[in-house]
Amino acid sequence: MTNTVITLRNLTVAYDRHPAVHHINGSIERGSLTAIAGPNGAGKSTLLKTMMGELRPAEGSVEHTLSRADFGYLPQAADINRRFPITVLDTVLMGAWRNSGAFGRIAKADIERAHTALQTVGLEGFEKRHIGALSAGQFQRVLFARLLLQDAKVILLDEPFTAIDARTTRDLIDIIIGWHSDGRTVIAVLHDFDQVRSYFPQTLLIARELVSWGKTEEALSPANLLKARAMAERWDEDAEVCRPDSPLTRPAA
Ligand SMILES: Nc1ncnc2c1ncn2[C@@H]1O[C@H](COP(=O)(O)OP(=O)(O)OP(=O)(O)O)[C@@H](O)[C@H]1O
Repeated sequence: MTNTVITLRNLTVAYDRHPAVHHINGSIERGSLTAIAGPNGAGKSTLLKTMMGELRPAEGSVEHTLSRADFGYLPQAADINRRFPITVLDTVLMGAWRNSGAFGRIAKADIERAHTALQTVGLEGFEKRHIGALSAGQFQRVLFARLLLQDAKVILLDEPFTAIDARTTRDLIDIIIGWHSDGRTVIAVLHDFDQVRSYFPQTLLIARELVSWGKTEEALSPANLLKARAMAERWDEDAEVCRPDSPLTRPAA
């Protein structure tokens, strides 16, 4: 059995022919806990979405050893429409689609699991509340409950603690640590280097190109952080790097 869940080979991802991530090589080991770190605009979210299969490479490839159903994904809060008229319980139950199918009957066992997941994230009693009537931290707890229900083998989190208070962050970090102890693979885009150093054994430091990838202490060495900052200062947002005949990044089908 291979020990790798995601392999990036010479991966380049572009928007309108402007590459946001260039020529990344490396792999995510099964059961690892990895932070993706780097300056604003470094391509962290782009890389995560491409690992998830939401964006297609302009060049190179992303290889998965598991099926898409084994992946759970938490998008950035800003990418989620909370005006959609749905309750907390139904949002969590969306994590059970693998059991029920998109339009199938929800099993009683899944409803019980959804209640347990809500208890785990500290939201017992919020089941009937509309998601638009939650605080940012409460909503993030709901999304973690959905991931708990989904029971995915690989979990990708895009800035899970942005605009979240210290207590909620601590509770959600405990859930991430629990996933790691269960042998799941977790990859999270993070801004806070203290959190990365405290809880994430592996780090991928990116500044459009790969700066470092490995044990967190080495990946976030002062020299690597300086290099990332220097690379960020040299970015030209309008650089035309891809040839007009190169394949463009487009949403995955
Ligand atoms: N949908 C899009 N269309 C065009 N350009 C995009 C799109 N999404 C991101 N970009 C550009 O790609 C580059 C990388 O963006 P990305 O969001 O991946 O960076 P990031 O490291 O996650 O940034 P941040 O830390 O600010 O969230 C940026 O220059 C951004 O403007």
